[in-house]
Amino acid sequence: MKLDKERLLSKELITAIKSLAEGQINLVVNRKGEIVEVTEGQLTADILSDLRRRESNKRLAGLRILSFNSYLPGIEKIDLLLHYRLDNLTYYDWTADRAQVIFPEVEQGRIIGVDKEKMDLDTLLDYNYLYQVEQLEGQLEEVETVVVSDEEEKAVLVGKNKASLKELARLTTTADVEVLDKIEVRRGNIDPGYYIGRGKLAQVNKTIFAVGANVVIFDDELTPAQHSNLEEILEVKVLDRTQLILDIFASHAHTKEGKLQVELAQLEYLLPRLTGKGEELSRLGGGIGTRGPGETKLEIDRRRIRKRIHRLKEKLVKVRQTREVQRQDRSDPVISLVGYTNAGKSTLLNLLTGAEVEVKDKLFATLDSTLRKIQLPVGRQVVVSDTVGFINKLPHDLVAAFKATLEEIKDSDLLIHVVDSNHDNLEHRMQVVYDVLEDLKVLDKEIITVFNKADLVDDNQLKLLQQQTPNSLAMSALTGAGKDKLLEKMSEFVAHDMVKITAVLPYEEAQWVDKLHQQGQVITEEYKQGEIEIEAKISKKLASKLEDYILKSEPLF
Ligand SMILES: Nc1nc2c(ncn2[C@@H]2O[C@H](COP(=O)(O)OP(=O)(O)OP(=O)(O)O)[C@@H](O)[C@H]2O)c(=O)[nH]1
Ligand SMILES: [Mg+2]
Repeated sequence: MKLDKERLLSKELITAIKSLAEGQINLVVNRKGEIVEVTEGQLTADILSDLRRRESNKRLAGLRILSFNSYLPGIEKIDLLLHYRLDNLTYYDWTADRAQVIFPEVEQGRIIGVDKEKMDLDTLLDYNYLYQVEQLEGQLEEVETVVVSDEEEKAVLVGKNKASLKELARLTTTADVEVLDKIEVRRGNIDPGYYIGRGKLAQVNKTIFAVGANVVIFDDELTPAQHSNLEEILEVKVLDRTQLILDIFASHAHTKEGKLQVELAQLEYLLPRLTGKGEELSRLGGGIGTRGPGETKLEIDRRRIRKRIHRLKEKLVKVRQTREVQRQDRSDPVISLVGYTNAGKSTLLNLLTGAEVEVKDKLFATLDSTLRKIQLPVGRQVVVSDTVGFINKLPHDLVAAFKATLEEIKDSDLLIHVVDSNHDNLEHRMQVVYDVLEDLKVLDKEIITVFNKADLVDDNQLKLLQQQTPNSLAMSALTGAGKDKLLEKMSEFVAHDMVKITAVLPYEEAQWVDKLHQQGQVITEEYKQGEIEIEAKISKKLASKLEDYILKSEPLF
């Protein structure tokens, strides 16, 4: 007998078995629905011993077991399934006509256990198990990016610059790792193989031991060689700033796109660090705690990573295409909030739009860009976009991976640069933002600079800042002070391409009235016989679509 290839079981088979067999009977079925093995009595692993299975552990075996029984046993046969990567194991209780189907449970590229499902006869007969297999095999292909570490991580930080080291400490706590000590390395005898000098290295080693740290985090990107040299000598997990940032991104990414982007960046970072080395690098890939392409990466060969990178890129291209379509639909001007992480961009977005974007006194609270529409006082609808914050030494791979998200900035008509004016290092931070904007080739765009957190800074200093920066203002996104000033500036900007029109629309064209309300500001609206006379402030673009009905048009500014 043969089964339909996507079905677990058929009525005919049940009838046949019931008429033939007396005790328990077990069948092995392949993906074509062919019965390739039959045994009687207790189900044991022997049933599979003569059969050829697929070898790859990225696939399931291509075989499943159907066990006809007079009772549903507990799942003591789990091992069988795990060990042989069976597609599934179906127990069919022929006295009660019910079944229990056991599937492998896959997470991050590995079979981690089993899923049991009870089914009545109808469900069972209808069940498309090939679909299930496809899903599971897809998950098996995923590269493992999770390291389950029960250990609490405690770090010693090593860096060459005090301010940057302080920031590294914030990044570290953001990643839920405790900072036990910081070591500042002054310029001196630096051994290129170790990022720092040999003498300093001995000190780092002592400190790790003295404070009981299990991680050392370096404030710059380490070369693969430095990484493995340092691990060899220090004998604890060695991470660098890039990995730390990638790690934080990994735990903060919520949308599908964000996750894809971070995984891509992590793998791109990992790949060159796997070259020609064996077990020595075992700790290298590990991020903090539960994230980061993992410690078990010994199992991950480079080919798989490459394949995965390829897949991720393909998926991102698709996401991008969708974005592109959405973008083309947009007729409203786009205003992007940019700035250093923690400057208050999300707080400002919330203030402007009444949105509820997560605001946290943590670095990189926002990763996924959020778009919100608001109506400016001048009567023009605009889209405001909140984006990922920038940081000093933003990893290159990350910028590359986040291109699609950052594309939003490229597409903007206006940028609002949010600055934390309460920060000692604000000039440097502003420069970092300019550098990233330059990288993205958007520095020629119109920028309004918002000196935020004005509630924390004294007025004279704010005045000074504003004098130094053209097109700037001071405000507090938290208290709302200065909001009107900002709205006015934004209005001024969008008003440049607006006109005041008087139009007469026939009733058949009444749908324009709504549009004018939505996308502009209607000043007067009069319904006459057969037509509507409207006076409104709208964009030139919208005006050009209404051309036929416009009586009068004059620029706003
Ligand atoms: N005192 C004061 N605090 C503010 C102001 N604006 C934002 N904050 C605080 O600054 C912290 C960071 O704010 P967010 O809005 O999350 O900053 P962000 O720029 O979106 O940060 P990322 O998403 O991490 O890049 C939060 O604790 C806010 O409450 C302000 O005007 N005054
Ligand atoms: Mg934010």
